[in-house]
Amino acid sequence: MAQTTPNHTQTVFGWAAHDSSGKITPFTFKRRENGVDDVTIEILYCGMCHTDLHHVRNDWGITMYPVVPGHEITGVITKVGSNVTRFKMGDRVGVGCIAASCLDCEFCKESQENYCDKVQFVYNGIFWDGSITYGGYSKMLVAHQRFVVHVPEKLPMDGAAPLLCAGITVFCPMKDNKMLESPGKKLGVVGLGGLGHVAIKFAKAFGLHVTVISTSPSKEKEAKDRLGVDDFLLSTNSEHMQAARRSLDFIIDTVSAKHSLGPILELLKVNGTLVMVGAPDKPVELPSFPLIFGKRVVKGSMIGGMKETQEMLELCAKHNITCDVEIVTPDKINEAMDRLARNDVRYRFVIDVAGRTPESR
Ligand SMILES: NC(=O)c1ccc[n+]([C@@H]2O[C@H](COP(=O)([O-])OP(=O)(O)OC[C@H]3O[C@@H](n4cnc5c(N)ncnc54)[C@H](O)[C@@H]3O)[C@@H](O)[C@H]2O)c1
Ligand SMILES: [Zn+2]
Ligand SMILES: [Zn+2]
Repeated sequence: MAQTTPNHTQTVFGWAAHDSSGKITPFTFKRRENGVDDVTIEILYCGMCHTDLHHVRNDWGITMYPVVPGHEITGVITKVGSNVTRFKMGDRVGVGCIAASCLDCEFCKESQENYCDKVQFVYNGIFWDGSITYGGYSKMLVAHQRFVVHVPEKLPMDGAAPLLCAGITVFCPMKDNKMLESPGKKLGVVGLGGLGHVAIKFAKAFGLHVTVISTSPSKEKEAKDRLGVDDFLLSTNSEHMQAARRSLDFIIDTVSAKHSLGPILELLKVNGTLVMVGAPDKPVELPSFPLIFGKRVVKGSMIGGMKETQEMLELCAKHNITCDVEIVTPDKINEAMDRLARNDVRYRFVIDVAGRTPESR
């Protein structure tokens, strides 16, 4: 059913899933008029996050169909509201996961909108006017200026798109836990997909030693040659895992499926920290012994605030950090989703929404 909210008068072309089969088909819907605090964005590229896959298949049981996924959006401003001062027509911008927050709580006041109790997401959320939000698998977006960032000139719009979710999701815990000011310290990255590969890029830019912990032996060579990973541990090889006990200072766990944290925690030094950013639909196993024997910490982190998102993009421009992307045309979204489900991605699919990439024309 398409949007029925009264001021939603703009017809937009996009792609939606309609049930838990997750099959995505062309979908025409309405967006709100551009309000005084809004900008309208012609979407150029949209990354395909594993969260999109969780949503289209209703893994978390929260999907409101039809769902237009997509929260790694880059595009160009085509309209600005009268209160908008930070943006002008033609600006290169990005939109991530957040569509709205209360703007008034302690978290919003510190630009930690991601932790606002009233946060609403760019898709499968409920906007201030009561409408269900539709994401970036679409030609055009109307966004409140607060939730839009500038994409620095140095960053390509396709390679920058996944930074809006994958990038900020790993950047924030790395910053919070002082990983970016600890050159020489050892970071483990569990799961080498969209989030994992950006974590490696930040880590290498800030001088960390990086170990990938993966179930896929086929990823080792590429991880070392292409991403400069220092060590690669096959989590299914218990001898290797045993030999690496107590060797890591930090771990970022990006795994999208249920798994046990026990063997992974053993890799941490005493006092080491594991940050969980992956969001499996079933609880992960968290045995107490590796926790208590090593005084280890397990914590979570969700995306990032708007100020930090802008800061992250500037840092990426400075350190030449962009995502390794495989561009897909909209008619190949289902194929890409299937490959994402099979962990067959190096390292992020990005939809060429506007048909700007020469080979997709
Ligand atoms: N915390 C946040 O704010 C946040 C933001 C974005 C995504 N996420 C979540 O993070 C997870 C990863 O997202 P992504 O886009 O990087 O996904 P992805 O599919 O690109 O990468 C996931 C990686 O996990 C690995 N993996 C899958 N099942 C595994 C298993 N059983 N054991 C070991 N490894 C396994 C895959 O090989 C893959 O490399 C998803 O659950 C997503 O919803 C969380
Ligand atoms: Zn995401
Ligand atoms: Zn708030």
